[in-house]
Amino acid sequence: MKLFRPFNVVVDFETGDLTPGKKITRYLSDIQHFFLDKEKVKAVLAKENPLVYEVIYAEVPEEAGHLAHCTTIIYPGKVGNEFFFTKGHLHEKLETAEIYFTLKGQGRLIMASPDGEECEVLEMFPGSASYIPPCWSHRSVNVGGEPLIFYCIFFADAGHDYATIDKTGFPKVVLERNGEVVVENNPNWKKA
Ligand SMILES: O=P(O)(O)OC[C@H]1O[C@](O)(CO)[C@@H](O)[C@@H]1O
Ligand SMILES: [Fe+2]
Repeated sequence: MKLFRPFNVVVDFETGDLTPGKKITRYLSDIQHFFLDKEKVKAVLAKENPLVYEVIYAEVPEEAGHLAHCTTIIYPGKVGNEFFFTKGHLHEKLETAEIYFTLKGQGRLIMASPDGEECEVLEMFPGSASYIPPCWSHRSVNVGGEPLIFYCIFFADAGHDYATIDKTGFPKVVLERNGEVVVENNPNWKKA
């Protein structure tokens, strides 16, 4: 392996900014098909296309041996009673784990086994270090009124498999009911 030089990035715990970094942005239109209430999605998109989340990556080679890391900022918001979330994925290299360290806000981390038969939901809060074991799909959800900000570390050669989730969805959804955060079965979930 070519000798790679050590480097720092600086993470702003308040804003989630990571510098120097490479930002990707996802809007409601990018993840619209996952939301339960299709009519509400249409109504929101007719007026605006809100920014749902941003990911800012430290630039490391996507090669075995390296650790990729980034911050994720999910903005507060809902479509109907369903909280904003990330697209979610499995890793292409399925047997690779990931850690999410929450810096700010309140969230839920939905994880499922590749066939979706097993599902776990963890709370995310400032100081929580959530372990996503190998083979679990993962989606995070902002359930609070401020941005949910977390720092992620994963294998740089893990890759992202979005196609599976596009077909199956996640087995659980996170909704607001009577001011409470509730986790319910996703009626649109399909077994892989
Ligand atoms: O890749 P998605 O599902 O859009 O969501 C972004 C999430 O994926 C990761 O980029 C890497 O697994 C996380 O750091 C981040 O929270
Ligand atoms: Fe991941």
